[in-house]
Amino acid sequence: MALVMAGIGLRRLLERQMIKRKRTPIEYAVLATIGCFVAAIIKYPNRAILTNPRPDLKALGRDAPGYPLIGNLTDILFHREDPLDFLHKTFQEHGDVISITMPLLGRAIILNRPEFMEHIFKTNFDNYVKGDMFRWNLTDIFGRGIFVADREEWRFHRKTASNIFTTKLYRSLVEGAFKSSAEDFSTVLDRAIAIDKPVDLQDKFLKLTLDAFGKLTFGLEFKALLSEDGPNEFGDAFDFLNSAADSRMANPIWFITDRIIPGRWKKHWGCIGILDEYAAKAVRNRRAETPEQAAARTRDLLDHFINYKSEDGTMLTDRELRDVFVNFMIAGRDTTAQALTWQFYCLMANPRIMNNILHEIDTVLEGSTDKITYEVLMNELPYVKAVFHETLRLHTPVSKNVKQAVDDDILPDGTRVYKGEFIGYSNWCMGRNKAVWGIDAELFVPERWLASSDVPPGTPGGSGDSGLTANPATGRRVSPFGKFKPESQFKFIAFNAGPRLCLGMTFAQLEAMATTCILLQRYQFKLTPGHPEPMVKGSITLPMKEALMTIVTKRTDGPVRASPAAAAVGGDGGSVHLSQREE
Ligand code: HEM
Repeated sequence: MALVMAGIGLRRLLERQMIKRKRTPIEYAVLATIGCFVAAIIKYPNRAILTNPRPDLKALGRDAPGYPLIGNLTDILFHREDPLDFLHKTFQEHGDVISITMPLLGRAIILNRPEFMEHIFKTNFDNYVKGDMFRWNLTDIFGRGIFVADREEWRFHRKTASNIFTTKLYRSLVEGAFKSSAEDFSTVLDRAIAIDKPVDLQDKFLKLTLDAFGKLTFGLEFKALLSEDGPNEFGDAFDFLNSAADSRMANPIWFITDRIIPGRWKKHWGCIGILDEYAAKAVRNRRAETPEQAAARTRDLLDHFINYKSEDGTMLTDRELRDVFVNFMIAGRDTTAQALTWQFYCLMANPRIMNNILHEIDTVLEGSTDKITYEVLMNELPYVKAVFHETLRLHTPVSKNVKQAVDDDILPDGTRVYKGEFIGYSNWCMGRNKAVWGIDAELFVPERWLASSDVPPGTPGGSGDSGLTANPATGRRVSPFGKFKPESQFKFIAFNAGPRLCLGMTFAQLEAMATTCILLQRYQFKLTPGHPEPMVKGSITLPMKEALMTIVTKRTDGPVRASPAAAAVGGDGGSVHLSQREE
């Protein structure tokens, strides 16, 4: 209708003009272009070009749903420095289902409630895929690896990789690799203490997980941690590509802008070249191994993929192995390092919680690293586990995500989704949603992850006591903090949920908890005076924008500290908002 009216108007205008004089072809072309433009504005008055009207959906951020032809492009560009805060405020203002339109990308419906997550992650899992747009944005970095794969391709990656994540592996990781990387970390901290120098914990945790993950899964010795401030070309290339991947999601013409910005395209491909080289090295080393060398070490992720044979006997090519390498390095390195970084920040900013975690570690482990085993980490340190989960609730390393609808669908609240539309969600925003987590959703309260203690308060080992009771089954001292209380996957989506639940969830938890226990047994951590509240840097994961500068000293108070601070189980107990931390 709009097009017809604009056409009639344009024709009348041209007829009137033609009476005066004859127009040149260029003038006709200009007039036709203006006409089409006006018609398009009339047709798409408040949404991106080529999107369908959806009066049933709430708009993003203001009363008008968007601008003509560009929809919400300006909202996204304007908030590219603080997209998570912006989205969080928008949800608070407009409810838990909002919608945006973007030119060339189309419409995204962004959801913020567990029942929606259950629907897209499980109930109608097959209808929500990564999709072609996601792959088009990320294929030069991720190749055809698990993160961009759908359907059969995804099933293959998932099945092959699942084989390595066994309890046997976890036991050996805790006893060996995780403890030995914490020893390297201690060496670095001792050096800093000796010269009285603050440490950037973010940088060190990234190096720790790079070393551990590179060695454990691909047999690569990065030695990034011990080389201290030396060049870290792999880490730098990774960081650059993570940011590039993130900015593409909000920039529908990245393939033009990336080529125009001086030096960017070259740097992009230079970084991809570095990743390719490391992957090739890992594969080359492995192919050159003798059977005796192979037998002398534990089977790792690369072994599973390199030895894989399809039914017709085909094996993976070097290019396919490269994609496995890149996808798993991104999954395993940055996420756990960032979880540890945010966790140490939260502990340093909340002395009451720091005191409680030290109390539990000292009580259960009695100052010994030998007592850190798979079983103890999984079952006997509920407060350490609660601190890790609470960190992920508020500072989830995978903070936002998108899926595409294969077919029309109806969400649990009756909202319609049409084929090709995108579904967005933010783990970061849902972790702060008061309707989901209660009025203290924005506070750091590990106690929300604890069930009441079995031990009545006041008895030895109960909360409020120094915890000297032994568990009759194990002979070990019990934590005074009761039991860890897990949440539903669809409420706590830091690790995704349903069939695509993070494969490294237990791996990450054990690595983070073992590292935390060993470091807190030995050192005291304090933010440097006047340290600002950390900001988030744009990336597909959640790095801090600036370094986490920390003063580290050796612990002098020894194991088994004073009683836990008030409200060990349940309640706020004096937790501070992250922006009002105790100095
Ligand atoms: C705190 C640390 C971690 C967090 C918060 C985390 C979170 C996530 C999330 C949200 C996803 C879904 C991503 C998507 O579909 O786009 C995911 C997938 C995945 N993660 Fe993790 N992850 C962590 C650590 C790890 C580690 C250490 C490994 C490997 C050892 C790992 C391996 C994977 C893999 C292979 C997938 C793809 C699963 C699939 O698509 O079937 N993750 N992770």
